[in-house]
Amino acid sequence: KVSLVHGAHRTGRRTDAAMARWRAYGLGQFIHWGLYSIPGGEWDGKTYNGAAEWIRSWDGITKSAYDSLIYHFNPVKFDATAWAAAAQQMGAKYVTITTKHHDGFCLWPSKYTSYTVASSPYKKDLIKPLVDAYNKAGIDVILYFSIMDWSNPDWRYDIKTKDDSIAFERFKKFTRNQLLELLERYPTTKGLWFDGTWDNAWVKQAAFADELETEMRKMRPGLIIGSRFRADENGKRHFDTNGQLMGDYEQGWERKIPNTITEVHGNDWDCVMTVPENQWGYNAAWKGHIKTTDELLEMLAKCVSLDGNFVLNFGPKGDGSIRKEELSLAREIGDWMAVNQEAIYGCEYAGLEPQNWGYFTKKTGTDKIYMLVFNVPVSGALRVKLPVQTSISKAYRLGQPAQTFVPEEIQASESFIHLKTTSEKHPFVIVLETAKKTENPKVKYEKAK
Ligand SMILES: Cc1ccc([C@@H]2N[C@@H](C)[C@@H](O)[C@H]2O)cc1
Repeated sequence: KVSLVHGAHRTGRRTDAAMARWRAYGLGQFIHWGLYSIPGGEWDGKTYNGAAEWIRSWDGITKSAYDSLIYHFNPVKFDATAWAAAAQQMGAKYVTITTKHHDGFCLWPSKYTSYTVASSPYKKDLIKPLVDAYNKAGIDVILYFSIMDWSNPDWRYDIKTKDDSIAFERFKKFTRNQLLELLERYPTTKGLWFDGTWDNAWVKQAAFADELETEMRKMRPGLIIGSRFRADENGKRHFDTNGQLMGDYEQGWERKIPNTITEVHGNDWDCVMTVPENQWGYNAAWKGHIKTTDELLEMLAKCVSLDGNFVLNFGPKGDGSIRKEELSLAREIGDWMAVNQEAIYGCEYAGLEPQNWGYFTKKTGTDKIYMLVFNVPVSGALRVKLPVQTSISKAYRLGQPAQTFVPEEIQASESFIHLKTTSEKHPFVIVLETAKKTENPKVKYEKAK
Protein backbone atom coordinates (compact mmCIF):
# COMPACT_ATOMS: atom_id res chain seq x y z
CA LYS A 1 0.00 0.00 0.00
CA VAL A 2 1.36 3.43 -0.92
CA SER A 3 0.31 6.46 1.08
CA LEU A 4 -2.16 8.58 -0.90
CA VAL A 5 -3.66 11.98 -0.15
CA HIS A 6 -6.18 12.00 -2.99
CA GLY A 7 -7.04 8.36 -3.34
CA ALA A 8 -10.18 6.63 -2.13
CA HIS A 9 -11.40 7.99 1.22
CA ARG A 10 -13.40 4.88 2.06
CA THR A 11 -12.88 1.20 1.58
CA GLY A 12 -15.83 -1.13 1.19
CA ARG A 13 -19.37 -0.18 0.42
CA ARG A 14 -21.13 2.85 1.89
CA THR A 15 -23.46 1.71 4.67
CA ASP A 16 -25.71 4.80 4.97
CA ALA A 17 -29.42 4.94 4.13
CA ALA A 18 -28.98 7.11 1.01
CA MET A 19 -26.68 4.50 -0.55
CA ALA A 20 -28.94 1.64 0.56
CA ARG A 21 -31.77 3.37 -1.34
CA TRP A 22 -29.55 3.61 -4.44
CA ARG A 23 -28.52 -0.04 -4.06
CA ALA A 24 -32.17 -1.11 -4.03
CA TYR A 25 -33.16 0.71 -7.24
CA GLY A 26 -32.42 -2.17 -9.65
CA LEU A 27 -33.75 -0.40 -12.74
CA GLY A 28 -33.01 3.16 -13.89
CA GLN A 29 -33.51 5.34 -16.95
CA PHE A 30 -30.77 7.40 -18.62
CA ILE A 31 -31.79 10.41 -20.72
CA HIS A 32 -29.45 12.00 -23.28
CA TRP A 33 -31.02 15.18 -24.57
CA GLY A 34 -29.50 18.36 -26.00
CA LEU A 35 -28.60 20.19 -29.21
CA TYR A 36 -27.30 16.91 -30.73
CA SER A 37 -30.90 15.64 -30.54
CA ILE A 38 -31.84 18.04 -33.35
CA PRO A 39 -29.62 16.58 -36.15
CA GLY A 40 -29.99 13.06 -34.69
CA GLY A 41 -26.75 11.84 -36.30
CA GLU A 42 -27.48 13.27 -39.75
CA TRP A 43 -26.38 16.49 -41.46
CA ASP A 44 -26.72 17.79 -45.00
CA GLY A 45 -28.17 14.44 -46.05
CA LYS A 46 -25.09 12.60 -44.74
CA THR A 47 -25.13 10.12 -41.86
CA TYR A 48 -22.58 10.44 -39.04
CA ASN A 49 -21.41 6.94 -38.18
CA GLY A 50 -20.37 7.78 -34.62
CA ALA A 51 -22.60 8.24 -31.59
CA ALA A 52 -25.17 10.95 -32.39
CA GLU A 53 -24.28 13.02 -29.31
CA TRP A 54 -20.69 13.29 -30.68
CA ILE A 55 -21.73 14.74 -34.04
CA ARG A 56 -19.98 18.07 -33.21
CA SER A 57 -16.65 16.21 -33.43
CA TRP A 58 -17.43 15.04 -36.99
CA ASP A 59 -15.82 16.83 -39.95
CA GLY A 60 -19.16 16.53 -41.75
CA ILE A 61 -20.51 19.48 -39.76
CA THR A 62 -18.74 22.77 -39.02
CA LYS A 63 -18.33 23.79 -35.38
CA SER A 64 -20.22 27.03 -36.02
CA ALA A 65 -23.09 25.18 -37.70
CA TYR A 66 -23.32 22.87 -34.68
CA ASP A 67 -23.09 25.71 -32.16
CA SER A 68 -25.82 27.61 -34.04
CA LEU A 69 -28.19 24.75 -33.28
CA ILE A 70 -28.87 26.64 -30.03
CA TYR A 71 -30.99 29.09 -32.07
CA HIS A 72 -33.14 26.19 -33.30
CA PHE A 73 -33.64 24.45 -29.94
CA ASN A 74 -37.33 24.82 -29.17
CA PRO A 75 -38.73 21.52 -27.78
CA VAL A 76 -42.40 22.43 -28.00
CA LYS A 77 -43.38 18.77 -27.55
CA PHE A 78 -41.45 18.47 -24.28
CA ASP A 79 -43.76 17.11 -21.56
CA ALA A 80 -41.94 16.27 -18.32
CA THR A 81 -45.04 14.68 -16.83
CA ALA A 82 -45.41 12.36 -19.83
CA TRP A 83 -41.71 11.42 -19.69
CA ALA A 84 -42.01 10.67 -15.96
CA ALA A 85 -45.19 8.65 -16.49
CA ALA A 86 -43.47 6.49 -19.13
CA ALA A 87 -40.50 5.94 -16.79
CA GLN A 88 -42.82 5.11 -13.90
CA GLN A 89 -44.76 2.59 -15.99
CA MET A 90 -41.45 1.04 -17.09
CA GLY A 91 -40.59 0.59 -13.42
CA ALA A 92 -37.55 2.89 -13.30
CA LYS A 93 -36.70 3.88 -9.74
CA TYR A 94 -34.25 6.60 -10.81
CA VAL A 95 -33.35 8.69 -13.84
CA THR A 96 -29.94 10.07 -14.81
CA ILE A 97 -30.43 13.16 -17.00
CA THR A 98 -27.82 15.07 -19.02
CA THR A 99 -27.61 18.60 -17.61
CA LYS A 100 -24.60 19.33 -19.84
CA HIS A 101 -22.98 16.93 -22.31
CA HIS A 102 -19.51 17.34 -23.88
CA ASP A 103 -20.79 20.09 -26.23
CA GLY A 104 -21.28 22.33 -23.19
CA PHE A 105 -24.94 23.19 -23.89
CA CYS A 106 -26.71 23.54 -20.53
CA LEU A 107 -30.32 22.38 -20.14
CA TRP A 108 -30.59 24.75 -17.17
CA PRO A 109 -30.16 28.58 -17.30
CA SER A 110 -26.67 28.60 -15.79
CA LYS A 111 -25.34 31.97 -14.59
CA TYR A 112 -21.82 31.04 -15.70
CA THR A 113 -22.23 30.71 -19.44
CA SER A 114 -24.59 32.00 -22.14
CA TYR A 115 -24.51 28.61 -23.91
CA THR A 116 -27.70 27.48 -22.21
CA VAL A 117 -31.37 26.93 -22.83
CA ALA A 118 -31.91 30.57 -21.75
CA SER A 119 -30.28 31.66 -25.03
CA SER A 120 -32.49 29.34 -27.08
CA PRO A 121 -35.99 30.06 -28.41
CA TYR A 122 -37.30 27.80 -25.63
CA LYS A 123 -35.74 30.00 -22.93
CA LYS A 124 -37.05 28.06 -19.93
CA ASP A 125 -35.22 25.73 -17.52
CA LEU A 126 -35.71 22.09 -18.58
CA ILE A 127 -34.10 20.43 -15.55
CA LYS A 128 -36.49 21.75 -12.91
CA PRO A 129 -39.68 20.48 -14.57
CA LEU A 130 -37.95 17.13 -15.11
CA VAL A 131 -36.80 16.86 -11.47
CA ASP A 132 -40.24 17.88 -10.21
CA ALA A 133 -42.17 15.53 -12.52
CA TYR A 134 -39.94 12.53 -11.83
CA ASN A 135 -39.91 13.13 -8.08
CA LYS A 136 -43.71 13.44 -8.16
CA ALA A 137 -43.80 10.04 -9.89
CA GLY A 138 -41.68 8.62 -7.07
CA ILE A 139 -38.54 8.48 -9.18
CA ASP A 140 -35.22 9.81 -7.86
CA VAL A 141 -33.04 12.03 -10.07
CA ILE A 142 -29.28 11.89 -10.64
CA LEU A 143 -27.65 14.65 -12.70
CA TYR A 144 -25.26 13.71 -15.48
CA PHE A 145 -22.50 16.33 -15.91
CA SER A 146 -19.66 16.31 -18.43
CA ILE A 147 -16.45 17.94 -17.14
CA MET A 148 -15.15 18.14 -20.71
CA ASP A 149 -16.84 21.18 -22.27
CA TRP A 150 -16.15 21.91 -25.94
CA SER A 151 -18.01 25.24 -25.77
CA ASN A 152 -15.69 26.75 -23.17
CA PRO A 153 -12.55 28.37 -24.61
CA ASP A 154 -10.71 27.60 -21.36
CA TRP A 155 -11.19 23.82 -21.74
CA ARG A 156 -7.91 22.00 -22.35
CA TYR A 157 -7.18 18.38 -23.24
CA ASP A 158 -3.78 18.73 -21.59
CA ILE A 159 -1.76 21.43 -19.86
CA LYS A 160 1.47 22.08 -21.73
CA THR A 161 2.10 25.82 -21.38
CA LYS A 162 1.69 28.56 -18.81
CA ASP A 163 -1.22 29.86 -20.86
CA ASP A 164 -2.84 26.43 -20.68
CA SER A 165 -2.62 26.41 -16.91
CA ILE A 166 -3.96 29.98 -16.60
CA ALA A 167 -6.90 29.09 -18.85
CA PHE A 168 -7.53 25.81 -17.06
CA GLU A 169 -7.59 27.56 -13.67
CA ARG A 170 -10.47 29.62 -15.06
CA PHE A 171 -12.08 26.42 -16.33
CA LYS A 172 -11.82 24.76 -12.91
CA LYS A 173 -13.54 27.77 -11.27
CA PHE A 174 -16.27 27.65 -13.95
CA THR A 175 -16.77 23.91 -13.37
CA ARG A 176 -17.01 24.31 -9.60
CA ASN A 177 -19.46 27.20 -10.02
CA GLN A 178 -21.71 25.14 -12.28
CA LEU A 179 -21.70 22.11 -9.99
CA LEU A 180 -22.53 24.13 -6.87
CA GLU A 181 -25.20 25.91 -8.93
CA LEU A 182 -26.77 22.56 -9.87
CA LEU A 183 -26.75 21.36 -6.26
CA GLU A 184 -28.35 24.62 -5.11
CA ARG A 185 -31.00 24.72 -7.84
CA TYR A 186 -32.04 21.06 -7.56
CA PRO A 187 -31.84 20.10 -3.85
CA THR A 188 -33.86 16.88 -4.19
CA THR A 189 -31.38 15.28 -6.62
CA LYS A 190 -29.54 12.28 -5.16
CA GLY A 191 -26.28 12.24 -7.04
CA LEU A 192 -24.00 13.35 -9.86
CA TRP A 193 -23.00 11.06 -12.76
CA PHE A 194 -19.74 12.47 -14.14
CA ASP A 195 -18.42 11.92 -17.65
CA GLY A 196 -15.71 13.52 -19.82
CA THR A 197 -13.01 13.08 -17.17
CA TRP A 198 -10.38 11.05 -19.04
CA ASP A 199 -8.23 13.83 -20.55
CA ASN A 200 -4.88 14.72 -18.99
CA ALA A 201 -5.81 18.29 -18.03
CA TRP A 202 -8.52 17.05 -15.67
CA VAL A 203 -6.68 13.89 -14.58
CA LYS A 204 -3.89 16.19 -13.31
CA GLN A 205 -6.36 17.98 -10.98
CA ALA A 206 -6.39 15.32 -8.24
CA ALA A 207 -6.20 17.83 -5.36
CA PHE A 208 -8.76 20.23 -6.83
CA ALA A 209 -11.23 17.47 -7.70
CA ASP A 210 -10.80 15.83 -4.30
CA GLU A 211 -11.51 19.12 -2.51
CA LEU A 212 -14.46 19.78 -4.80
CA GLU A 213 -15.90 16.33 -4.11
CA THR A 214 -15.54 16.91 -0.37
CA GLU A 215 -17.20 20.33 -0.72
CA MET A 216 -20.14 18.89 -2.69
CA ARG A 217 -20.63 16.04 -0.21
CA LYS A 218 -20.67 18.55 2.65
CA MET A 219 -23.21 20.65 0.78
CA ARG A 220 -25.45 17.66 0.13
CA PRO A 221 -25.13 14.93 2.78
CA GLY A 222 -25.76 11.53 1.21
CA LEU A 223 -24.76 12.76 -2.27
CA ILE A 224 -23.81 9.84 -4.52
CA ILE A 225 -20.78 10.23 -6.81
CA GLY A 226 -19.33 7.43 -8.92
CA SER A 227 -15.79 6.33 -9.67
CA ARG A 228 -15.47 8.34 -12.90
CA PHE A 229 -15.27 11.83 -11.30
CA ARG A 230 -11.68 12.12 -10.18
CA ALA A 231 -8.23 10.54 -10.44
CA ASP A 232 -5.79 10.09 -7.58
CA GLU A 233 -2.46 12.00 -7.47
CA ASN A 234 -0.86 9.31 -9.67
CA GLY A 235 -3.51 9.74 -12.35
CA LYS A 236 -5.23 6.49 -11.46
CA ARG A 237 -8.95 6.52 -12.37
CA HIS A 238 -11.86 4.42 -11.05
CA PHE A 239 -9.46 2.52 -8.77
CA ASP A 240 -6.69 4.36 -6.94
CA THR A 241 -3.02 3.36 -6.81
CA ASN A 242 -3.88 0.88 -4.04
CA GLY A 243 -6.71 -0.63 -6.07
CA GLN A 244 -9.40 0.99 -3.94
CA LEU A 245 -12.59 2.15 -5.65
CA MET A 246 -12.82 5.94 -6.06
CA GLY A 247 -16.25 7.31 -5.16
CA ASP A 248 -19.34 5.41 -4.09
CA TYR A 249 -19.91 2.94 -6.94
CA GLU A 250 -18.08 1.71 -10.00
CA GLN A 251 -19.00 3.58 -13.18
CA GLY A 252 -16.97 1.40 -15.53
CA TRP A 253 -19.79 -0.72 -16.94
CA GLU A 254 -20.82 1.40 -19.91
CA ARG A 255 -22.51 -0.76 -22.56
CA LYS A 256 -21.14 -3.87 -20.90
CA ILE A 257 -22.06 -6.18 -18.03
CA PRO A 258 -19.79 -8.27 -15.76
CA ASN A 259 -20.05 -12.06 -16.12
CA THR A 260 -19.00 -13.11 -12.63
CA ILE A 261 -19.32 -11.70 -9.15
CA THR A 262 -15.53 -11.58 -8.78
CA GLU A 263 -15.38 -8.87 -11.45
CA VAL A 264 -17.31 -6.45 -9.26
CA HIS A 265 -14.87 -6.73 -6.33
CA GLY A 266 -17.64 -6.36 -3.75
CA ASN A 267 -18.46 -2.85 -4.95
CA ASP A 268 -21.73 -1.21 -5.90
CA TRP A 269 -21.94 -0.48 -9.63
CA ASP A 270 -24.28 0.57 -12.41
CA CYS A 271 -24.42 -0.54 -16.02
CA VAL A 272 -25.56 2.18 -18.43
CA MET A 273 -26.90 0.72 -21.67
CA THR A 274 -27.98 1.93 -25.11
CA VAL A 275 -30.86 0.44 -27.09
CA PRO A 276 -28.93 0.54 -30.41
CA GLU A 277 -25.34 -0.73 -30.33
CA ASN A 278 -23.82 2.67 -29.47
CA GLN A 279 -26.16 5.68 -29.64
CA TRP A 280 -27.01 7.83 -26.60
CA GLY A 281 -28.46 10.98 -28.15
CA TYR A 282 -31.44 10.72 -30.55
CA ASN A 283 -30.31 8.83 -33.65
CA ALA A 284 -32.65 9.06 -36.64
CA ALA A 285 -31.01 6.16 -38.53
CA TRP A 286 -31.78 3.65 -35.73
CA LYS A 287 -29.77 1.03 -37.65
CA GLY A 288 -27.76 -2.04 -36.61
CA HIS A 289 -28.87 -4.28 -33.79
CA ILE A 290 -31.71 -2.73 -31.77
CA LYS A 291 -32.05 -4.62 -28.49
CA THR A 292 -35.35 -6.38 -27.90
CA THR A 293 -37.41 -6.24 -24.71
CA ASP A 294 -36.40 -9.79 -23.70
CA GLU A 295 -32.74 -8.95 -24.33
CA LEU A 296 -32.99 -5.85 -22.15
CA LEU A 297 -34.85 -7.76 -19.42
CA GLU A 298 -32.07 -10.34 -19.42
CA MET A 299 -29.48 -7.56 -19.02
CA LEU A 300 -31.50 -6.15 -16.13
CA ALA A 301 -31.71 -9.56 -14.47
CA LYS A 302 -27.99 -10.20 -14.95
CA CYS A 303 -27.05 -6.83 -13.44
CA VAL A 304 -29.21 -7.24 -10.35
CA SER A 305 -28.00 -10.86 -9.96
CA LEU A 306 -24.45 -9.45 -9.70
CA ASP A 307 -25.24 -6.57 -7.28
CA GLY A 308 -25.60 -3.83 -9.94
CA ASN A 309 -28.23 -1.40 -11.23
CA PHE A 310 -29.27 -1.47 -14.89
CA VAL A 311 -29.79 2.02 -16.40
CA LEU A 312 -31.44 2.02 -19.84
CA ASN A 313 -30.88 5.02 -22.10
CA PHE A 314 -33.52 7.04 -23.95
CA GLY A 315 -32.67 9.71 -26.53
CA PRO A 316 -35.59 12.13 -26.92
CA LYS A 317 -35.85 14.07 -30.19
CA GLY A 318 -34.94 17.74 -30.47
CA ASP A 319 -38.65 18.62 -30.34
CA GLY A 320 -39.01 16.94 -26.95
CA SER A 321 -40.91 13.86 -28.12
CA ILE A 322 -39.72 10.32 -27.37
CA ARG A 323 -39.52 7.96 -30.34
CA LYS A 324 -42.17 5.26 -30.54
CA GLU A 325 -39.64 2.38 -30.48
CA GLU A 326 -38.34 3.55 -27.08
CA LEU A 327 -41.85 4.07 -25.74
CA SER A 328 -42.88 0.54 -26.70
CA LEU A 329 -39.72 -0.94 -25.11
CA ALA A 330 -40.53 1.00 -21.92
CA ARG A 331 -44.11 -0.24 -22.02
CA GLU A 332 -43.12 -3.91 -22.47
CA ILE A 333 -40.43 -3.72 -19.78
CA GLY A 334 -43.02 -2.16 -17.50
CA ASP A 335 -45.54 -4.94 -18.25
CA TRP A 336 -42.91 -7.50 -17.18
CA MET A 337 -41.92 -5.46 -14.11
CA ALA A 338 -45.56 -5.17 -13.04
CA VAL A 339 -45.54 -8.96 -12.51
CA ASN A 340 -41.91 -9.55 -11.54
CA GLN A 341 -40.63 -6.39 -9.83
CA GLU A 342 -40.30 -8.26 -6.51
CA ALA A 343 -37.32 -10.14 -8.02
CA ILE A 344 -35.58 -6.85 -8.96
CA TYR A 345 -36.24 -4.13 -6.39
CA GLY A 346 -34.27 -4.46 -3.15
CA CYS A 347 -32.52 -7.57 -4.45
CA GLU A 348 -28.88 -8.58 -4.56
CA TYR A 349 -26.41 -11.32 -5.48
CA ALA A 350 -27.80 -14.59 -4.09
CA GLY A 351 -24.41 -16.25 -3.54
CA LEU A 352 -25.45 -19.33 -5.52
CA GLU A 353 -23.64 -21.16 -8.31
CA PRO A 354 -24.88 -19.65 -11.59
CA GLN A 355 -27.00 -21.95 -13.78
CA ASN A 356 -27.55 -21.84 -17.55
CA TRP A 357 -31.31 -21.34 -17.33
CA GLY A 358 -30.95 -17.76 -16.03
CA TYR A 359 -30.17 -15.73 -12.94
CA PHE A 360 -30.65 -15.87 -9.16
CA THR A 361 -31.44 -12.81 -7.07
CA LYS A 362 -32.07 -12.66 -3.35
CA LYS A 363 -34.27 -10.19 -1.46
CA THR A 364 -31.89 -8.18 0.70
CA GLY A 365 -32.12 -9.13 4.35
CA THR A 366 -34.13 -12.33 3.72
CA ASP A 367 -33.64 -15.93 2.56
CA LYS A 368 -36.04 -15.40 -0.33
CA ILE A 369 -34.47 -16.48 -3.61
CA TYR A 370 -35.74 -15.62 -7.09
CA MET A 371 -35.03 -17.70 -10.17
CA LEU A 372 -35.24 -15.39 -13.22
CA VAL A 373 -35.64 -17.85 -16.09
CA PHE A 374 -34.55 -16.81 -19.59
CA ASN A 375 -33.25 -20.04 -21.12
CA VAL A 376 -35.67 -22.94 -20.52
CA PRO A 377 -33.71 -26.23 -20.90
CA VAL A 378 -35.25 -28.84 -23.22
CA SER A 379 -35.41 -31.09 -20.15
CA GLY A 380 -37.63 -28.58 -18.39
CA ALA A 381 -35.52 -29.26 -15.28
CA LEU A 382 -33.99 -26.22 -13.59
CA ARG A 383 -31.01 -27.16 -11.41
CA VAL A 384 -30.67 -25.33 -8.10
CA LYS A 385 -27.67 -25.66 -5.80
CA LEU A 386 -28.26 -24.16 -2.38
CA PRO A 387 -25.76 -23.66 0.42
CA VAL A 388 -25.43 -26.74 2.58
CA GLN A 389 -28.02 -27.05 5.32
CA THR A 390 -30.49 -24.97 3.32
CA SER A 391 -33.80 -26.43 2.16
CA ILE A 392 -36.59 -25.15 -0.08
CA SER A 393 -39.77 -24.78 1.93
CA LYS A 394 -41.90 -23.36 -0.92
CA ALA A 395 -41.51 -22.85 -4.66
CA TYR A 396 -44.01 -20.99 -6.79
CA ARG A 397 -44.36 -18.87 -9.93
CA LEU A 398 -44.09 -15.15 -9.15
CA GLY A 399 -47.44 -13.59 -9.99
CA GLN A 400 -49.20 -16.97 -9.97
CA PRO A 401 -48.72 -18.32 -6.41
CA ALA A 402 -51.12 -21.20 -7.13
CA GLN A 403 -48.56 -22.51 -9.62
CA THR A 404 -46.33 -24.33 -7.13
CA PHE A 405 -43.41 -26.68 -7.64
CA VAL A 406 -42.21 -29.62 -5.55
CA PRO A 407 -38.44 -29.68 -5.96
CA GLU A 408 -36.88 -33.05 -6.73
CA GLU A 409 -33.93 -33.40 -4.37
CA ILE A 410 -31.05 -34.94 -6.30
CA GLN A 411 -28.53 -34.83 -3.48
CA ALA A 412 -27.82 -32.71 -0.41
CA SER A 413 -28.58 -29.09 -1.29
CA GLU A 414 -29.11 -29.83 -4.96
CA SER A 415 -32.55 -30.01 -6.52
CA PHE A 416 -34.39 -29.87 -9.82
CA ILE A 417 -37.39 -27.64 -10.26
CA HIS A 418 -39.42 -29.37 -12.98
CA LEU A 419 -41.32 -26.95 -15.21
CA LYS A 420 -44.82 -27.90 -16.29
CA THR A 421 -44.09 -26.77 -19.83
CA THR A 422 -41.01 -25.90 -21.87
CA SER A 423 -42.93 -23.71 -24.26
CA GLU A 424 -42.76 -20.42 -22.33
CA LYS A 425 -42.28 -17.53 -24.74
CA HIS A 426 -41.09 -14.88 -22.29
CA PRO A 427 -38.92 -14.69 -19.17
CA PHE A 428 -40.58 -15.62 -15.90
CA VAL A 429 -39.66 -15.91 -12.22
CA ILE A 430 -39.90 -18.73 -9.68
CA VAL A 431 -39.74 -17.84 -6.00
CA LEU A 432 -37.89 -20.14 -3.60
CA GLU A 433 -38.63 -19.71 0.06
CA THR A 434 -35.64 -21.31 1.74
CA ALA A 435 -34.83 -22.21 5.31
CA LYS A 436 -31.75 -23.26 7.19
CA LYS A 437 -32.07 -26.95 8.07
CA THR A 438 -32.21 -27.20 11.86
CA GLU A 439 -30.32 -29.97 13.56
CA ASN A 440 -32.61 -33.00 13.68
CA PRO A 441 -32.91 -33.46 17.46
CA LYS A 442 -33.73 -37.20 17.12
CA VAL A 443 -30.43 -38.07 15.54
CA LYS A 444 -27.90 -37.86 18.37
CA TYR A 445 -24.44 -39.01 17.53
CA GLU A 446 -23.31 -41.84 19.77
CA LYS A 447 -20.65 -40.63 22.14
CA ALA A 448 -17.37 -42.18 21.20
CA LYS A 449 -17.02 -45.38 23.27
C1 LIG B 1 -15.24 7.11 -25.87
C2 LIG B 1 -16.52 7.62 -25.23
C3 LIG B 1 -16.55 8.87 -24.65
C4 LIG B 1 -17.73 9.35 -24.09
C5 LIG B 1 -18.87 8.58 -24.08
C6 LIG B 1 -20.10 9.13 -23.44
N1 LIG B 1 -20.47 8.35 -22.25
C7 LIG B 1 -21.83 7.92 -22.40
C8 LIG B 1 -22.58 7.80 -21.09
C9 LIG B 1 -22.43 8.94 -23.36
O1 LIG B 1 -22.66 10.20 -22.72
C10 LIG B 1 -21.29 9.04 -24.36
O2 LIG B 1 -21.39 10.17 -25.20
C11 LIG B 1 -18.84 7.32 -24.64
C12 LIG B 1 -17.66 6.84 -25.23
